Amino acid sequence: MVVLSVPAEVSVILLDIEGTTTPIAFVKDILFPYIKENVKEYLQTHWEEEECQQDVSLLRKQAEEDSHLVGAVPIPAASENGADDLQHTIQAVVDNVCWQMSLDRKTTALKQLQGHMWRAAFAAGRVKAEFFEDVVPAVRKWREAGMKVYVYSSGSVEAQKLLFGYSTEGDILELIDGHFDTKIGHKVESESYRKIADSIGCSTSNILFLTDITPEASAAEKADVHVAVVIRPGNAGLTDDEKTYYSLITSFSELHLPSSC
Ligand SMILES: CSCCC(=O)C(=O)COP(=O)(O)O
Ligand SMILES: [Mg+2]
Repeated sequence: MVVLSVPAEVSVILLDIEGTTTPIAFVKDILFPYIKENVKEYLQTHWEEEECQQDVSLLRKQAEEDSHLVGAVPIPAASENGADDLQHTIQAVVDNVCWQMSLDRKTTALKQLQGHMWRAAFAAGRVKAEFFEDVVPAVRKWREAGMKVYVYSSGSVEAQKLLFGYSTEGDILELIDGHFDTKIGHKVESESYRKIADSIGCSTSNILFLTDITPEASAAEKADVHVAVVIRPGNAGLTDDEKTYYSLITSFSELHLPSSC
């Protein structure tokens, strides 16, 4: 078995979700279709609620920022001109969400709405999160060895907690010391990793970040974070240069902690 030694200064393991702890297929074939199939009904049912209105405001603000992009879908300001006007606004939100999802955009606005929509599906047992089989045993082992384990995903913190709270392995939320999403910054920006280290109360060099996406690994590395790129079934391929440059693992069991034999 391939073994990757974790540097002695590492005391925090920071995990990406999609393509790292969890198959991309679970996100693309189960979570995302749920949004596309239910977004219109969700908006119609929850429109008057404050949380839904906040989600729509954030999406509208994002739509204004995106107005220069080809294919961008504007969301008109809600007026009080009756039911037809409301249906028109809801349809614009639906179209905007579908447009963003067609590009797999990771905007905070989209991710916030998705997290709120998945809540009902997870709580009702209609969806259970999937983790690669090596993930939970490895995380338990790291924690027994004194490591802290955090998650950093483009999925909202609320969505992350749903995944770990309602999984095929049961409620494993207690295995995670804390969660970060794009509210701290985007995953391809080095500053995000500095802010995460500040928030945890450690140095960036105390963190090992595991991700499937090389631009994320590169941003983390520029902030002095240790990185390993995770190869999983269904992930995008790496170039030969990337394969040579990055430390690669195909299972969390390949990580060897300094104290473990
Ligand atoms: C955390 S929940 C769903 C996954 C998701 O929406 C997503 O964008 C995953 O992004 P990641 O940063 O974990 O690759
Ligand atoms: Mg990922």
